[in-house]
Amino acid sequence: MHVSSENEIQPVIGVIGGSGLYDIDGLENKQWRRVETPWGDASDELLFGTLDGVQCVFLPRHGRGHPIPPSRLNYRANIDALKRSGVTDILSLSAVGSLKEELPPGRFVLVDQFIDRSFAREKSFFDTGCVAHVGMADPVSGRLLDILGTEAEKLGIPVTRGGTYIVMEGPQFSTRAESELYRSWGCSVVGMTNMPEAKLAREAEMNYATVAMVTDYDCWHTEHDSVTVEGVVKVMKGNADNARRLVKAAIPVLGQRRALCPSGAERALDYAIITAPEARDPALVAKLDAVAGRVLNG
Ligand SMILES: CSC[C@H]1O[C@H](OP(=O)(O)O)[C@H](O)[C@@H]1O
Ligand SMILES: Nc1ncnc2[nH]cnc12
Repeated sequence: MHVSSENEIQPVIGVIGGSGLYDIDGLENKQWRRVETPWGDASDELLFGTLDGVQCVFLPRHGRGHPIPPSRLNYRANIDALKRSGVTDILSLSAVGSLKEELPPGRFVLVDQFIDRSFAREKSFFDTGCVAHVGMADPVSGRLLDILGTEAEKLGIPVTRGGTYIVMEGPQFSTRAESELYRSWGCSVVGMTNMPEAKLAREAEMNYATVAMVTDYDCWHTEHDSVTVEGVVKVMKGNADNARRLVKAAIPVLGQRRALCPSGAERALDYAIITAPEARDPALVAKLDAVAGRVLNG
C-alpha cells in the first residue's frame, strides 16, 4: 500500500474474476506475472496493468479455463498474492443463485453480509504461534459498495444495494430443502466462493466488496428450472459483459487518492493479535510478512 501520509493512501485495485470472467477490459501495459506466496500457489498468474492511470491487479479465481473447484481454491495464496502486489481494495465478481423472487437472473446484488457455511477450507492466515481474531461484523466496504452502486446505476445495469450471500461448500448445487432453509434465513443469494475470501481479505487489511451476479433461481422456484451449469453459462455471458463495463467505469473512481477507509478494514489488525510477542512462532511470523507485517514488524 502506498501510504503518502499517516492517513492517506493511493489505492491499488484488485479484481477477482469468478466463473465466466477470466480477464478484464481496458487494461493498459498488461502483464501476466506469477506471484510467489508462503501459502502455496495462487489460482493463476496475476494480470497487472493500469486503467485510466489507476494500478490494477486481476486474478481469475478458478484459474484461466476454470480448472480449480471452489473447495480446492487456495484462498490464502490468492489473497496473499494480491496483498503482496500492493492491492488495497478487492472487487470480487461472482456468479450466484437467487433466493428471492425480486432478484432475477441478470441482476447484480451488492451484498453487504455473508453467512459462511463452507467447511472444507483453510480459513485463516493465523494459527498456533500467532493467534488473531479480526472483527467481521461489517465484512464489506461501504465505500466500495456505494461507488459500485452509483456506477452500475449510471450504466443502466439492474442493481440491488445490500443483501446476504450464503456460502455453501459445493461443488454440488443445493438440495431443495437447503435452498428453502437459506430462504427462510432471509438470504438473498447463494454461491460457493466468497468465504473464506472475505475473511482473509479482512485479516490482510484489505477492503472487500462483491458484485454478486445472479445467473439462476437455484432450485426453489416453481416456475423456473433448477440450476444447471448449462443454464448458468447462458446467463453468465451477458452478466460478464456488464461486469466488464462496471469494472471499467468504477476503477477510475475507486483509484482516486483518499483517506483511510472509515470501515477500519485497513487497520483490522491493530487490536486483533492476542499472542504475546515472546510466545509467537518465528516461522509463522515470517509467513505473515505481507498480510500482517505492518503490525508484526512495524
Ligand atoms: C459455474 S456455477 C458455480 C460456481 O460459480 C460461482 O463461482 P464464482 O463465485 O467464482 O463466480 C459459484 O460460487 C460456484 O463456484
Ligand atoms: N444456484 C447456485 N448455487 C451455488 N452457486 C451458484 N453459482 C451460480 N448459481 C449458483
